[in-house]
Amino acid sequence: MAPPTENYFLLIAPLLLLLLAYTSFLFISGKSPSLKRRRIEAQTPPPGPPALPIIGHLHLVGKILPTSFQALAQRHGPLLTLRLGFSTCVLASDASTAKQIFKAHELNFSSRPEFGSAQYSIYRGSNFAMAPHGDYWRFMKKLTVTRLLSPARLRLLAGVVDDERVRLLRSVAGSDGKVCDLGSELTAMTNNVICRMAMSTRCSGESEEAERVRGVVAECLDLAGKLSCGDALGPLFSVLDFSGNGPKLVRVLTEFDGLVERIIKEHEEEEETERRREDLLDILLEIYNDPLAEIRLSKTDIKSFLLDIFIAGTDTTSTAMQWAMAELINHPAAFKNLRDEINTVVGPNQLIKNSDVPNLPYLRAVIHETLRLHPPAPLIIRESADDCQVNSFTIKRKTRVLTNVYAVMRDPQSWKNPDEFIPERFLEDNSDEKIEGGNFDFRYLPFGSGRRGCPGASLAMMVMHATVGALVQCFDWEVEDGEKLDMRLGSGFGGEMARPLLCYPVSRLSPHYF
Ligand code: HEM
Repeated sequence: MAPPTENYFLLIAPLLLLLLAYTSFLFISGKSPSLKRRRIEAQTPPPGPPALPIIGHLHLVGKILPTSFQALAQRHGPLLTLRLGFSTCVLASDASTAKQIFKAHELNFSSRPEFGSAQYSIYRGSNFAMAPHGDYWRFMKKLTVTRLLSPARLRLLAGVVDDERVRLLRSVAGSDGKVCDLGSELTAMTNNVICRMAMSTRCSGESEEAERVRGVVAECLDLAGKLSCGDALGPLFSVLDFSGNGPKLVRVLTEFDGLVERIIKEHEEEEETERRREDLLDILLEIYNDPLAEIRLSKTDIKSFLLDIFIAGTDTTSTAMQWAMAELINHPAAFKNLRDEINTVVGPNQLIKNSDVPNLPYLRAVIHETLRLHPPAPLIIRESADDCQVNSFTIKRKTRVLTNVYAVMRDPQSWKNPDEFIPERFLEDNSDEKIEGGNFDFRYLPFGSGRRGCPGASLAMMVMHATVGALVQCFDWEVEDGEKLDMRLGSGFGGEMARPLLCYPVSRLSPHYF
């Protein structure tokens, strides 16, 4: 793997002087993290590469975190301690270590840590996806799995997915023979699916309010990411926050709060007139009004939950579909196999439906293989509740543990030709059952695992199968000058493509079919 050309060391160089002064102060006042650690640690923590004073391992970390962490693991082992400035984490990078974290010590690793951005969150304490393991998280998870995203609700939502998919196909058909920003089209679609399912409003087209919800959520994500990177620079950096991102985040969250507050009010007024829509907000309001509910939800809890769903559900699903289409366009033989399968099973003159998916093994294999190579959430973050032994090393309580599922799912010990796009590998040995039954013994983890695993996986699969299948069925795809699409991974924590997915659709099915 090539060494990172641009790395965090360069990005933070101007701040090192300040950090030096801060560390000197800690040292003089006897609070040096390394001295303190030496005093309290009798057992051996996971090893790490040689570290520099103050910055620790920051100089070893490139801008693209999953590949950079993968390269470190290849050199130094599957369980590593990394010190990134003032923040320490343990990095797990193979299936057997992941199994220890997600299975053997599952309960111990069932919390997530708080990040630097949390102090600016107006929903602090109401957050679900990043909540510590406890009564509130347990209640919200049960509610999500048994009602909000239950199989019965997904069946009701299938109509919304179909409707938004048809809008997407019509919009793409509008670019027939011209360049199409397929990535933006897919993100608009997933936003609309989540917006309609959550509060019966669309994010593009008719409603300006909903369009703003979409913009605000994107800004929140961006600012929270920047603030959390600031974690590495220590508590002094958080207090000073030179970038002003903290107050910006408060402003954006307050705007989201106002928008959703108005949508809640509309729902409550319609509730009085008994015009029920039965979206997620209706269910949440029903629990809010239930005096016998196990936990009394506040309106802040409801707004925070909706924000979580937007953040966790939109870009992830869109990113996965972008990678799937890019792989298929770059692999004409796989594209043809999929087109032939759809033509045989569905027929040439009707649009693929969700009910066709059980009869389309190659389509399911394409989606599985895409998620293996390009997990939209490549770094899963947990926190230890107590000291525990993993691979004979001690992970202390309250340690942040990152499982690099990108590395796990490209590990040559676990996968043959791990960097190749080979959907056929998921046609062998009842792959679907193996995935459902135990994540291929922790070699396959795109949705995480255990009690903290993704509750939106079935919804995401439903959207991805129906949409990728239809895009292959309805269009041929060309790329500028017959080139291959650029498959580089973008920078940061996420799993997005580095470049926008621009390609040329050529309609082969009359829009009359959709
Ligand atoms: C391809 C699409 C998606 C991928 C790859 C994905 C992946 C993940 C991963 C890796 C986690 C962390 C799991 C762990 O810690 O073990 C997660 C958590 C979560 N996801 Fe997804 N996700 C996707 C779509 C969705 C959708 C559509 C929704 C909801 C509409 C959703 C809602 C959530 C929530 C609420 C959590 C936090 C669960 C908890 O902490 O208990 N995700 N997702």
